[in-house]
Amino acid sequence: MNANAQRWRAHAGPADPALADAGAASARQLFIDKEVTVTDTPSNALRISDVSKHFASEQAEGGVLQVLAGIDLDIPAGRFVSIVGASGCGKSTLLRLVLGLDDAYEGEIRLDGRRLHGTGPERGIVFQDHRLFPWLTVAQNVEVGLRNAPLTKAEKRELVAEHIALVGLQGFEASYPHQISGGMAQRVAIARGLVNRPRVLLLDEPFGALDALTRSRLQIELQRIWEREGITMLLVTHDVEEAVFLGDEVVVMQPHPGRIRRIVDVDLPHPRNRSDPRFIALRDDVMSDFLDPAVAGSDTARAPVHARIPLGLADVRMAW
Ligand SMILES: Nc1ncnc2c1ncn2[C@@H]1O[C@H](COP(=O)(O)OP(=O)(O)OP(=O)(O)O)[C@@H](O)[C@H]1O
Repeated sequence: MNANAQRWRAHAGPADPALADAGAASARQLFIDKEVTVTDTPSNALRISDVSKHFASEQAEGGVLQVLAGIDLDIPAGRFVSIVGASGCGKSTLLRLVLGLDDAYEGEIRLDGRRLHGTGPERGIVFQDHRLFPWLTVAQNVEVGLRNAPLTKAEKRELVAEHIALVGLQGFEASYPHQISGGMAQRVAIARGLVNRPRVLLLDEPFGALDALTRSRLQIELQRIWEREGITMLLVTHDVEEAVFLGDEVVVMQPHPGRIRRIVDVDLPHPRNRSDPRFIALRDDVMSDFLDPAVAGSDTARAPVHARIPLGLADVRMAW
């Protein structure tokens, strides 16, 4: 990899800390989002402090709907954090705030000590629907993630090829989205989210639209990528088993307004064995929260999400 591409990697948070040191000064100068201000010493963490969010809403009392209340999360670099909670408890809203799509909130969000405003290349996103451009090939869709990167065409090609390999899609570079499966399209979306080498990858129900087998394969793939790349990951999911399979910790939210009920540490080595009694116990522990109406919520417009309920009702499927 040439010097410019190395510097780009260094900017965004390289797997190799030596690259970060080598490129840090120029990276800050070149790539730090102009809207990001350094007001703190770097802490190598995503820090969400006392974040609350309100929306104007005609349906809400007083015309204002509080969606998030006092969210505090301190996420060390390289950690995998899963967020679960009933539909409507504000999970996607929280991700949007971290991504910088919406700056109208109370509290603050910092990354490596820098207060975040607006979007920036140090944060990548993968949505439930892959959002690929149908008129672009797999390689071109991944390259979209580098659209603002000050790299040459050849450097971009190099990074794109590297990330297509990372998600196991060599040979499909020239395919169009309609020529690949849903699981492959989601791999492309992951490659696009990672191609900038972000410090944090935000994942909003990334496997929610996939069949169970593909979903389980991609969970294993994502875990492998996370271990290899060492990127902080913040995953929103309705699937408690997925949350426990991937997360170092599982944040359980409850609605009205959305807040953190508790954080469960998943102190099991990766890759996790879903039939390990300790895994099952943790999964069931998190699931048991959803038997509490305060967590399950009463949103009538709920998405049809499912989970297995423990307490002798194994495999009973409940929508919340
Ligand atoms: N732009 C908006 N204006 C008004 N209300 C909004 C807006 N965006 C979201 N909301 C409301 O905020 C609440 C939280 O929505 P959000 O999508 O963050 O929940 P969620 O936990 O991600 O739900 P799901 O699991 O179904 O995706 C919902 O009641 C939603 O209707």
